[in-house]
Amino acid sequence: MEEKNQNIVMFPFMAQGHTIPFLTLALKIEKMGYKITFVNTPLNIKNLKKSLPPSSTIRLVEIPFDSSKHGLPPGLENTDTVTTYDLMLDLFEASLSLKPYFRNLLSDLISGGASLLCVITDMFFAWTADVTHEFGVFHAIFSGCSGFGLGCYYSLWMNLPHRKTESLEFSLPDFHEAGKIHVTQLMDIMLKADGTDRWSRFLIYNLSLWVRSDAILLNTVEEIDGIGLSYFRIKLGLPVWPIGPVLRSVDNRSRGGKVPGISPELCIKWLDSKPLNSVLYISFGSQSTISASQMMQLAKALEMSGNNFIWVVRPPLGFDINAEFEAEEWLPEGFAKRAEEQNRGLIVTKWAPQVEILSHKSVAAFLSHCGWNSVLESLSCGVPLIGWPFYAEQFYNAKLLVEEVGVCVEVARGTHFEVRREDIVHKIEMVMRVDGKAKQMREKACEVETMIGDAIRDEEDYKGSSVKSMEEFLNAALLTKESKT
Ligand SMILES: O=c1ccn([C@@H]2O[C@H](COP(=O)(O)OP(=O)(O)O[C@H]3O[C@H](CO)[C@@H](O)[C@H](O)[C@H]3O)[C@@H](O)[C@H]2O)c(=O)[nH]1
Repeated sequence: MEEKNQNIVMFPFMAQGHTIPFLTLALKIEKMGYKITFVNTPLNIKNLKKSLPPSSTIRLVEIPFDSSKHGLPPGLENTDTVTTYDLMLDLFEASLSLKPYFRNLLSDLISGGASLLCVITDMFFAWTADVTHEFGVFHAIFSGCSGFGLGCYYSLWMNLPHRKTESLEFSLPDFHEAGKIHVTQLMDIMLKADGTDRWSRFLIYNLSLWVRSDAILLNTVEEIDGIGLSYFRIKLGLPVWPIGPVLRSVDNRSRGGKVPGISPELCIKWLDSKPLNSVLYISFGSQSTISASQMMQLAKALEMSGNNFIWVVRPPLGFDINAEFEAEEWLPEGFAKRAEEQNRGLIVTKWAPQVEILSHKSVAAFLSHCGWNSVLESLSCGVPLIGWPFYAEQFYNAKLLVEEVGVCVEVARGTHFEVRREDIVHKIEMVMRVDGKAKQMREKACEVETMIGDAIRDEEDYKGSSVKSMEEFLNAALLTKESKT
C-alpha cells in the first residue's frame, strides 16, 4: 500500500446504524493509504475505541457535546438508548449545536499542518458542507442506504405527497420511476407530518442542504440500484458515486460493541450438519424487534413449515431490547426445547455472526427487515430474502428487491401489522421451495451476487463500477485540493 500524506475527516451521526458503516468505510479508505480522522461525541468515541482493530491508525477525535445542555437525559449521545421518537428528534436538533465545534476542529487540523483532502459526513449533517467549504475543502455526504430507498425517503419528506391525496396509494411527484407508494409504507412520524411539525422542519431543512455538498457517496452498486442513483443525480445535480458494498469484515470487531450470542464456530458446525439450501435465517438488524404477538405467530409458522432455521431473538417491543430473552414467556410453550431436540432450529440471543451464516451453503433464504447492510450481505452471498420492513427506507428497500430486482417476497410491514402464521408459512414456502418462483428468485439472487462481485473487482485489466466510483471520488477531491493551492 502506498502511504499518501492526505487526511480525510469522517463524521457520522450518533447512531449505531450510521457509525458502523462509516467505520467500515474508514477502514477501507485507510487500507488505501489515507489518514483518517474519525469525529464523534465523547461517549461514542469511547465506544468506538473498542471497535477499532489494534493495527488501525485511524485517529478518533472527540467533538464536545453535553446532552444535559439540550434537555436530554445525561449521557444520551446515541440513538441506541433512545426510546421515543420525541427524544430522537431532541437528539437530532441538539446535533445542530455541533457546528461551531466542527469548524474549530477543521481549523485546528489545518493549522496543525494536516493536509486535508476531504470531509465525509453523515446525511443528517449536511450543514457541514458550508463549514467545510469555508476552508476550501471538498465535502461529500456518505449514506449506508440504497439509492432507491433513500430516494423514496428524500422525495417523501420533501414533498409529503400523502397529504395531497385521499388515496391509499400515490406516486412521488419527482420520482415516478419508483412506482406507487402505499400509506402502509410510511412511518408514523411521516404520516403525521404536514411540513410545519418539528420532524418536517428538521428533515426538510437538512435534506435541502444536500445540494451544498460536492458529492454523494452511497453504499450500493450501480448495477442493482440505477433507478435511485439516477434520481439523485438529476435531483441534486451532483456526482452520486455508488461505492458499495462496503461490508463489515467477518471479524466481528465492528459490531459496535455488541456481545455475540453464539460463536461463529458453533454456528458453522450446526450449519454443516444441514443439507444444502435448507435453512432459513431470521434476523432484524442491529436494533429492531417485533411485537410479542408477531413473535408468537412467527414461531408457530416456523413449526408449521418444518424448515430448519436460525433465529436471532430479542425481547419483544415494549421490553428492554438488551434484557435476557425469556423463551418460556415470549415463545410458544416448549418451542425452544422442540427446536433443540429435533435439531431443527438454532435460537440465538443478542447477536449472531450474520456474515458467516449467510455465506454458508446450507442457508436458503433470509427473513429480514431489509436494513440495507443485511440486504447487501445477503445478495453478496446469492441468498434471496423474505422482507419484513419496519421503518425508514426499509419499506422502499423491500420494494426495490420485490419489484425491480426480483429477489424478495414481502411478508409483513411494520411492527403493528397483524401477521398470520399461515401467511408467513406461505411466504417461507414461496422462497424455500426447490422449484417455481423460489428457483427463479434463487437464480436471480445468484446473478446479483455475480454483479456485486464484479462491481468490486479490482484487477489490472478490469475495474468494477464501485472501484471506479471510489477512484473518481478521490480524484475529484484531489482536483479541488490542487485547484485551491
Ligand atoms: O445478530 C446480528 C444482527 C445484526 N448484525 C449485523 O448488523 C448489521 C445490521 O445492519 P442493517 O441490516 O442495515 O440493519 P440496521 O442496523 O437496522 O440498519 C440501519 O442502517 C441501515 C443502513 O443505513 C438502514 O438501511 C436501516 O434502515 C437502519 O435501521 C449488519 O451488518 C448485520 O450483519 C449481525 O452481525 N448480527
